[in-house]
Amino acid sequence: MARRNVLITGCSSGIGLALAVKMAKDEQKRFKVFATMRNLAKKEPLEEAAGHRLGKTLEIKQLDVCDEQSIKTCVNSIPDRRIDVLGKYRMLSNAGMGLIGPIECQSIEEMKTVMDTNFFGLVRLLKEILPDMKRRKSGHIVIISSVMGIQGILFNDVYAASKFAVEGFCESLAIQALKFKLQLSLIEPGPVVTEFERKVFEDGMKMDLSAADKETAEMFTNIYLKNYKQIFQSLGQSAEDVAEHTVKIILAENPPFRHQTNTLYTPMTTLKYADPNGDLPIDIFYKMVFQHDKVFSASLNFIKLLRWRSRKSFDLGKPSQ
Ligand SMILES: NC(=O)C1=CN([C@@H]2O[C@H](COP(=O)(O)OP(=O)(O)OC[C@H]3O[C@@H](n4cnc5c(N)ncnc54)[C@H](OP(=O)(O)O)[C@@H]3O)[C@@H](O)[C@H]2O)C=CC1
Ligand SMILES: CC1=C(/C=C/C(C)=C/C=C/C(C)=C/C=O)C(C)(C)CCC1
Repeated sequence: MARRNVLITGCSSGIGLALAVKMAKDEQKRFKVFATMRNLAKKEPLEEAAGHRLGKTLEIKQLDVCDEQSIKTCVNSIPDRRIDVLGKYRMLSNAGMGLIGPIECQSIEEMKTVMDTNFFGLVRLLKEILPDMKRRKSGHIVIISSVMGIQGILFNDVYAASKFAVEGFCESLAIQALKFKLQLSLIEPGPVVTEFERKVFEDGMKMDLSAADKETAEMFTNIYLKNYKQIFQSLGQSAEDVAEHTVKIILAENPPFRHQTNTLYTPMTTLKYADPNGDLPIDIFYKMVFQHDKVFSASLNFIKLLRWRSRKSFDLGKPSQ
């Protein structure tokens, strides 16, 4: 089988790094990974994780999704833009950033950066790559979206909007893409323990809340930030876990348009489809946060304990090395 070229964005850490390494280490050597990042000064962790695959099944390249020229230069540097006849061109749009807090305390500039990275970053990539894929009538575009592309969460207004934009854009494009035999897949993780989680939390802690009223500022600090770590500890997945799900989708003969990676989170997203009026998920989130916060917190602790115990029994069951 011809080696399948994969271009991945945002590989300096987290899901992008885990994906690049997993695909480069594929035992059947099915992938040639072009792992990209905006700042090559951050390439060391990826180089280390890739080990001897570096320069063989994995190449590192510069690509900033907010810079059209850098996308063009990167794609042009791939031999023949990899438009070979046997392989299938694959692109993984992963680069992204978060933003939390009351909108009164965020500048329009900050919000635009989130939209520019998470939404227009994908649009720029596709403007460059889609014509090649259409000409070849072959390609699979995999996008790391989020459960927040389906349902908004308290104090994630702009981030959720950026992922909703991604989902709406892809839903529209998927219809046209089908005519060219191209596939699109949205990967929708729940919370994942990566740099994203750390950066978002740190920015939230440092946020100047003086532009918000007292009640909003307290809600953000005493409810959102206070429970943030616990949510990620109880419900969070690892980047490697998300990478495993993503590779399955990449290799699927008939990849689905949407794939959620976290079964602990699906009851929440299912609420959206259960009520055409859209009130159900809002009511449930409201009750969970403002009325049943103790039950909610106890449930999270319980989930954490169950996951810890199942991991422990799995470790005990493993044959000794
Ligand atoms: N962590 C989570 O809970 C979840 C994350 N996601 C999504 O997963 C994706 C990956 O995030 P995750 O791995 O968690 O977080 P990380 O912060 O670990 O990784 C984000 C990556 O995106 C890169 N990036 C940011 N801006 C640009 C840009 N302009 N051009 C190129 N690369 C850029 C970062 O580079 P740099 O190091 O230079 O900043 C980094 O490599 C994102 O799209 C995020 O929205 C979805 C659901 C949950
Ligand atoms: C902290 C917190 C909540 C949930 C936060 C979640 C679930 C965050 C998920 C982040 C993701 C998925 C980011 C990437 O896309 C609730 C439930 C609103 C209650 C109040 C405190």
